[in-house]
Amino acid sequence: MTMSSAKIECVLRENWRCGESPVWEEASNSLLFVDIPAKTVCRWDSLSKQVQQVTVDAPVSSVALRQSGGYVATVGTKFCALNWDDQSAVVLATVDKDKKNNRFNDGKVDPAGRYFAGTMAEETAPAVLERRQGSLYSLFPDHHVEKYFDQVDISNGLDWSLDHKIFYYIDSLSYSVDAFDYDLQTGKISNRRSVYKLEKEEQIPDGMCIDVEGKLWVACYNGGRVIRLDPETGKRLRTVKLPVVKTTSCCFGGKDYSEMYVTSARDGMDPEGLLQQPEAGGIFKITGLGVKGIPPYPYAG
Ligand SMILES: O=C(O)[C@H](O)[C@@H](O)[C@H](O)[C@H](O)CO
Ligand SMILES: [Zn+2]
Repeated sequence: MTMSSAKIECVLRENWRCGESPVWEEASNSLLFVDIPAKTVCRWDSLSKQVQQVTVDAPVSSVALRQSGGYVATVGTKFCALNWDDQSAVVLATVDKDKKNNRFNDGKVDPAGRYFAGTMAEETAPAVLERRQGSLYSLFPDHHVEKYFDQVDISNGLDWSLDHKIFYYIDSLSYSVDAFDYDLQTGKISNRRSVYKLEKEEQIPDGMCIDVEGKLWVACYNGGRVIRLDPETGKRLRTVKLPVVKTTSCCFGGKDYSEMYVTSARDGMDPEGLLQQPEAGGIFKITGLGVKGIPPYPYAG
């Protein structure tokens, strides 16, 4: 079998501090993403190449589409509704009220419209933080929150299998991609197991997305790559290297979801690293992968 050759292009070089949570919005031909420490949600129009930004009052770690219009985002320890036109964020629910040093990290909406997101202790440096302070939650369409488990180090990438029967999840400092049985009706998860253990040079697993063949793409923080995994065999199928080491997350987008977008970070890099990697913190587009992705699910509440 021959692998199609991928082409990588830095489409946005505004050098975000920690780009994360890329989401394709088909209706506007745009890529949404966040810059966590800058407290900004960004929307890059792929046709005009213009970026719009909304700044919120706390670190914003993920953004998602909302069925009724606008967006939802995880801001600090709050699930918020984001109105792009008047730049307002309305709190829908708050978590971890007893953990003042916590914030949300990665989040994504499930196929039934629930917004899943996990928390972590705030870092003093990348991957340096008080351990086991995080939990995984979801915000249901009626705005109630369910908690799945605690003891999480860095709650990160998540997605669902194409048949909606498996939930894939990454706690970064476990260096593992895990799977749970998923009950789409109730939103319950069970039977946690590991489907892939990262190799040393792959570094820290961060954001993740699924493709139309049911294979997982994981961005490797400090690894400068995205890897494609077969969750059924536990084998890595492909490695695509990027010109920056702090690759944070990935999603499919563009025409028919045939392009992959990868976010990256510059926070935590020393001056020498920044000189060697001028595109650190940029947004990358990968074409020619030969496999497509699926549209993001919108929050149903
Ligand atoms: O974007 C995230 O998921 C975290 O908020 C980041 O800080 C890094 O990815 C983390 O440091 C890697 O372990
Ligand atoms: Zn992440």
